[in-house]
Amino acid sequence: MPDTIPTELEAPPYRLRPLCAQDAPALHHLVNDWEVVRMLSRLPFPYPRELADSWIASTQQIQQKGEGYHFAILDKDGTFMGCIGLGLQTTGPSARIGMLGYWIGRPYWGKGIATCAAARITSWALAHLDISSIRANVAADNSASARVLERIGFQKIATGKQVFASRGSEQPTLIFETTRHMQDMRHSSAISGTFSAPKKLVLVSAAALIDAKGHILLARRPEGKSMAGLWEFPGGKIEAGETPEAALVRELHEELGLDMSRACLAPFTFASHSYPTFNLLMPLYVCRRWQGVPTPREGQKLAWVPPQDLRKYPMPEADLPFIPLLQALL
Ligand SMILES: Nc1nc2c([nH]c(=O)n2[C@H]2C[C@H](O)[C@@H](COP(=O)(O)OP(=O)(O)OP(=O)(O)O)O2)c(=O)[nH]1
Ligand SMILES: [Mg+2]
Repeated sequence: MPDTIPTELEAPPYRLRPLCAQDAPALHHLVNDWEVVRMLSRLPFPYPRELADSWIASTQQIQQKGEGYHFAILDKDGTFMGCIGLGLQTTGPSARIGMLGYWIGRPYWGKGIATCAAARITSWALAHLDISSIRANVAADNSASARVLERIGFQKIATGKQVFASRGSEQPTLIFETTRHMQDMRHSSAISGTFSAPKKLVLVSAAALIDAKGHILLARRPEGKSMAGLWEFPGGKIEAGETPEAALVRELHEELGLDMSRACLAPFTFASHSYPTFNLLMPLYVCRRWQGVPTPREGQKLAWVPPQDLRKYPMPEADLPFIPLLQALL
């Protein structure tokens, strides 16, 4: 579930807001157009007016259940221009992916509206929903839509086939995907500037675990996470209502199977760092007493590192100021 159900997402110069019953006439007017409907797999043509009402009502139920989020795409004066939605699909015991779909009314084509809205939903969904990848199926002859996805960092991963209700036949499709990692990479590169959203503050609690030899435990971030492959101080994001100490006790248990008391965490320093897509505020605690043997529970690699060797391990940028401070401590 997201932190909060969005009431509205800014996608300057446009706005995205959950569909409401009042959108039905404008939605029907724009979608009941062969050039629009023929690219959408589930919609019939002609598109009956009542279907607009029942579709909008169903999106509200889907959103309440946390199974998907559907938005009207509005101009700055509130004009309805199209729809965009993200459905959540379960792919494994605890794995879910987002399925992205959108359409723009014909009078509004060629203005980059779909690109803008799809970029906004993608960044919102990866930041707020419990998913690490988003897919989109596109009719093979929908080159405009394929270009939208490529522009915002999706890659074609497969071809498929799907029945298109509008065309009354099975059509070849292209399957596109993006992951949090691909979006991280894209946002870190210079070309990302055009779609940058306001940065959010991410609170993370981390620990320098120090053993009897004065070595420090580093963990290598596993594939699939942002900054995969970099060596970090174990820890993680502080959840709503948690203290930094409670978050760290929880994270060290979840990630390493360790048990410790909050009293064993000594505040040491903090990192305040602006990443391309978020601002990080991260207290670092020093800890010398715990129960258990650190065991990687999330596929991460572990290393006990003598302080003088810390620079040999590539770390997230935010951590670099910790190195001289830890070397001075030890
Ligand atoms: N734990 C940790 N995170 C760091 C360090 N340096 C640094 O920039 N970060 C960033 C990486 C991430 O953007 C964020 C922490 O995220 P995380 O992936 O550890 O969060 P988490 O354990 O809660 O994992 P998840 O549930 O979000 O997958 O802080 C560090 O030394 N330790
Ligand atoms: Mg973590």
